[in-house]
Amino acid sequence: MVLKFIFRPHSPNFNLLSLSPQYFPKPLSLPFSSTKSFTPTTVAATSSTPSYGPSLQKGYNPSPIYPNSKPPEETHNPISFNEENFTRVFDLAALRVPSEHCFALESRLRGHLLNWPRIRNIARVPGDEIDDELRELFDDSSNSDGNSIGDDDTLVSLNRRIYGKADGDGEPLSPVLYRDKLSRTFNSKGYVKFRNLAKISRPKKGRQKKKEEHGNDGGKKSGNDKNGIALVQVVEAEEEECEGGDMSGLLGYEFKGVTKWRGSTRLLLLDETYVDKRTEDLPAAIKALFEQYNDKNGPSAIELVKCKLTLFYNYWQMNEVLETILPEGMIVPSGFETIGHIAHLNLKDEHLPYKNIIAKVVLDKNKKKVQTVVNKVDIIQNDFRTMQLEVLAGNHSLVTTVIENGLRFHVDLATVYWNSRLSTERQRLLNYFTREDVVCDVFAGVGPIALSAARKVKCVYANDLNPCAVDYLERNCVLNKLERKIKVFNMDGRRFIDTIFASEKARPITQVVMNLPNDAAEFLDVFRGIFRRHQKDKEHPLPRIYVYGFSKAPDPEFDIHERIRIALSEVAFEVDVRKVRLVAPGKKKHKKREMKYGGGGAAENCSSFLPIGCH
Ligand SMILES: C[S@@+](CC[C@H](N)C(=O)[O-])C[C@H]1O[C@@H](n2cnc3c(N)ncnc32)[C@H](O)[C@@H]1O
Repeated sequence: MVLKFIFRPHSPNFNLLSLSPQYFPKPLSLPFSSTKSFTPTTVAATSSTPSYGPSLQKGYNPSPIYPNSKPPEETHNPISFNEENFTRVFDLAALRVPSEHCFALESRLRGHLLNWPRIRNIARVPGDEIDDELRELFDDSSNSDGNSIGDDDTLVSLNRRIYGKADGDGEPLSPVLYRDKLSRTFNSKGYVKFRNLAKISRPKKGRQKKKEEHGNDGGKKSGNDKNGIALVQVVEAEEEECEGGDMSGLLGYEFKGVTKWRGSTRLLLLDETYVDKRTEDLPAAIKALFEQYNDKNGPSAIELVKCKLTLFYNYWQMNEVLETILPEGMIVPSGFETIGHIAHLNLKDEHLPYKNIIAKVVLDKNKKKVQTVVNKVDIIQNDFRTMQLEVLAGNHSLVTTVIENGLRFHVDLATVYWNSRLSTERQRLLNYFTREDVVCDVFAGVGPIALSAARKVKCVYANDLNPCAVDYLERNCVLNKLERKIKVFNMDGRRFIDTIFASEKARPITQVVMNLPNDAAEFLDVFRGIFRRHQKDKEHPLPRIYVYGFSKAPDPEFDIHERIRIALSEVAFEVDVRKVRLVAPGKKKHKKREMKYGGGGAAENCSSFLPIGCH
């Protein structure tokens, strides 16, 4: 998994949770009136408010932010976190266009459209669709304006279909024939859409109530809604009381307010700067469109409408929400490391009062891949290199599955070491191995190096002192069907090296990996004896050793070199040090490779021998 933890200070701006209520009650003077259900409140905007595009500092919040006129005292308490505070409504202008032309018109007007991230320029609103079969009923060429609901004959015909009367004689059909006829008239999808046909006679009051109940979020299921991120509502359509022209009784509550029947339509959301413009003030490209469509398809084929775009909590990205929550000037944690389903934060002290809210936002905004959010409580300081983690949000399981370089690893972060940041390094290390190699992984953990090596080399001996790590290592071997190529050991690294090199049964080791950066260099002393024995018996080549180490020294290469020299004592060797990565300021992890050494430091030995690698 990718390591990403970026801190960036956010510019001073509006702070939702720490503002006192007097920042919110001022109603926004809307360019056009809104429905009763919206009691908009302004959102404090600052000089850093982006002039274009969606922002939590723009638009207005439709509901009072603190219903009790009291901001939460403990801002870090997740209970006080109210997603509704992040709802923003934006007034916009839109073109209502025939649905069949909407894509062509979208490309034609692209530069004049809203073009906001994650919001489609083409919006759907309730009642914008018409079933083909129904279209035929209303398709009345003799109708002069082409927009009204249709003539009497059309209504009679529709009435017959609804009430099960046969066309022509008007006799009621049998229930079977009636159903059959209905299903032919409205295909299954259409029937669902027009399910309210049966409720045509329901009194208006009930409908009104239901509509109110649905309220603002009732519309979430339609409009430009994608997983509840946004909703488009046409303002005029909602507000017009349409005497006699109300289609909601006929076609369902969604159709309430559709006064003019114009067939299937879509909204093209216009650039936010066009919100107050009248048709004649719009750019020439749009005016030309009106002229073109008015000529061809009658006066109302294209219409300028006012609408509201509501962006919900789900719309905003993690950093946008956090910028709003965290105090002015505080660095916003905008990245994290993921290990399987676990998001691993590394919060600074200043974030700790907000850790639960930060974790909730991380969880909410990464629902697909993150199920648990943890924070590192302390630096790693135990022998098994396990992290002390605090679960801040989501489920409390720290057992997860990581996929790295095509291999699956089961890991329990509470008991074993895992670091996704080393995946590239592990891959690079693999390049030094050939299919003839026999690899010895002294500090194998759950096996990321051992398993990837096992796919390439002849055989791997993998060891770890931590019994839990060894348990997972064995499981991972089976999980990846590599158990035949890996032999697992659970002992101290020094003893393991001694044992494996002394073993008659073990194959001659050609590569040794020592990934315990704090101490691995000091473990090298164990090779002194091995080398002495090798002097007598030169049957097999000495292995190359790859040692990882940290260094805070001004000259890390020299520092590492010295530590190896001290550990190996009289042994001559060649070291190739290379930087792996910066671990933390002042702490570099270095890789020394191709450290060649020979007994007694004699030059001739060197020529004949056998590389032991270090890195
Ligand atoms: C930095 S981790 C590396 C694990 C693995 N190579 C990886 O890349 O994920 C070091 C591992 O060495 C193990 N370890 C620590 N001291 C040890 C010792 N004396 N002998 C053997 N293993 C040890 C720890 O349990 C830990 O799993």
